[in-house]
Amino acid sequence: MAPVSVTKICCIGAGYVGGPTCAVIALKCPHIQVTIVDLNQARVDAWNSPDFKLPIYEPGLVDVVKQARGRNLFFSTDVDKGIQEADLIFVSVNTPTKKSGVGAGFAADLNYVESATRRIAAVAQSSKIVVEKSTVPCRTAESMRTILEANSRPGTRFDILSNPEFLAEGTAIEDLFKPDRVLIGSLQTPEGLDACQSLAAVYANWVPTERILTVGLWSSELSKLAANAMLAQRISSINALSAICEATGANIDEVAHAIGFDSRIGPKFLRASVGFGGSCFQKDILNLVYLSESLHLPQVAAYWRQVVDMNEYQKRRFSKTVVDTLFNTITGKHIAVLGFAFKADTGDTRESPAITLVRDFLQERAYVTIYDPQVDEAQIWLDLAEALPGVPLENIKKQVTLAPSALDACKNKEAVVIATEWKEFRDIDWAAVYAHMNKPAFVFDGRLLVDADALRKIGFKVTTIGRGQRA
Ligand SMILES: NC(=O)c1ccc[n+]([C@@H]2O[C@H](COP(=O)([O-])OP(=O)(O)OC[C@H]3O[C@@H](n4cnc5c(N)ncnc54)[C@H](O)[C@@H]3O)[C@@H](O)[C@H]2O)c1
Ligand SMILES: O=c1ccn([C@@H]2O[C@H](COP(=O)(O)OP(=O)(O)O[C@H]3O[C@H](CO)[C@@H](O)[C@H](O)[C@H]3O)[C@@H](O)[C@H]2O)c(=O)[nH]1
Repeated sequence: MAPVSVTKICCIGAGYVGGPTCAVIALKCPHIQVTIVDLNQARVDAWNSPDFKLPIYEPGLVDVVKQARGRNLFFSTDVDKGIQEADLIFVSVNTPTKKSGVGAGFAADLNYVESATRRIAAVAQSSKIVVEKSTVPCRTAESMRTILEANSRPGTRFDILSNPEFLAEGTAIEDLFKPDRVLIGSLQTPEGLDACQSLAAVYANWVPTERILTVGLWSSELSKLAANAMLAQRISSINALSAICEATGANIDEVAHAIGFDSRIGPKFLRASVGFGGSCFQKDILNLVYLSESLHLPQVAAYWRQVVDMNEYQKRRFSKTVVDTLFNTITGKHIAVLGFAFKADTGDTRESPAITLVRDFLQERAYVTIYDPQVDEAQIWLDLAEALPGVPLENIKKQVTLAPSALDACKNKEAVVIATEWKEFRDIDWAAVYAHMNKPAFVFDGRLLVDADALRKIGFKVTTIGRGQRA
């Protein structure tokens, strides 16, 4: 068999990865028909909405969808038809951390991957290249292959590839247009290598060939977990140093700048923060921890686990700083929380540190007002209800209000906590905010966002992560 020329792609899963990734493939490859399918009717309807009110917010995404939708990009709930028509199928479904059973709290829940694979096996009538796009534990492709091969019809075959996605939310379109690398893992058999070439040819429509890396299946799967673990480790390292800065009077910005000048370290991903969030880092490290333990490598497991432990410590440390600074009690006090998304330029709140902070403030019986420019109100209530199990939502709503703007959120409050690095928070009229706040007015910058000296000149008492009082 020679590499097939791919003409029809189906993507199972119209989420943060499947949607943008396959929309960009459709844009860059007008000769390929791309159909993104999902079981979630509301999500598919939003992707198809006439006014382009897409289910996810991502800068540049609407433009991509506007150009390709209806031309060679389609969204549908007809999963079976999508599978049957395609010669290449991306499996881009969610792989959350297991909540119960063996490996609960650590292992990836592969139920969605398995269901999608079983559906392909049940309905495919011709040969398919099946591409693992979801982030999965090492050797998941083997399970997929076993399921597919056990169900293949005479004359049809399934080739499995691993093609993990490295886009970051908020810059997804930029990342997809100019990826650092595209990684494709395959079996090193003639058929596996042919399938690999078929997928590489799709990306070669816009990605320079030297950036398309081809490796073995298991290396590809592990590289995805490894990349996220190393990135998260950098943040936990800088956050650990931020605690030392606060205690000594060193300044974490200056430290990051100084160490980032070493070309072996580099300047990126060294921004101290209230802690990393997002759907991937914690989940993927815990997955690596679970894998290490399963392989009887307890020291390796403990090493990676510490990255997550440090992140939890950083969030707790920040909440405690707020309480300590507000004269050791926030009971009955009014706090504005600016930002609820896990990072700027996304409406995604999965594992957002803001959720932990608000939960901590509510448990201290403070009143909290939240403003975020992109997060849906319904999502905020869902997240808070989940963070405070057993507390009825109507009780949460007695302590929490949602504001239509940053200035509104800050009015008549004792403190402002910056939880997400939205640019608009840097640019708000801080003098106007000060005029409307109760005095003394406190600002807690969990994202190294605002000019602390300028705010102090206005009259604020400012606490910044990673800066001691003597900095
Ligand atoms: N979010 C990111 O930035 C990012 C980046 C790289 C990799 N990843 C990985 O990509 C995968 C997907 O993540 P996501 O953020 O897009 O998740 P998501 O929850 O946004 O989307 C997954 C979608 O799959 C659908 N789905 C689940 N099972 C299905 C089935 N059997 N048939 C049809 N549709 C089904 C769900 O309804 C959902 O809409 C995960 O493994 C994640 O770790 C995510
Ligand atoms: O210097 C930094 C950089 C990031 N963060 C925080 O780290 C989290 C994750 O940020 P980022 O990595 O930019 O966003 P994600 O969308 O989670 O992307 C990560 O996770 C994806 C899912 O696996 C991968 O594809 C990406 O390559 C990887 O960067 C966010 O809370 C950020 O605020 C910091 O605190 N300091």
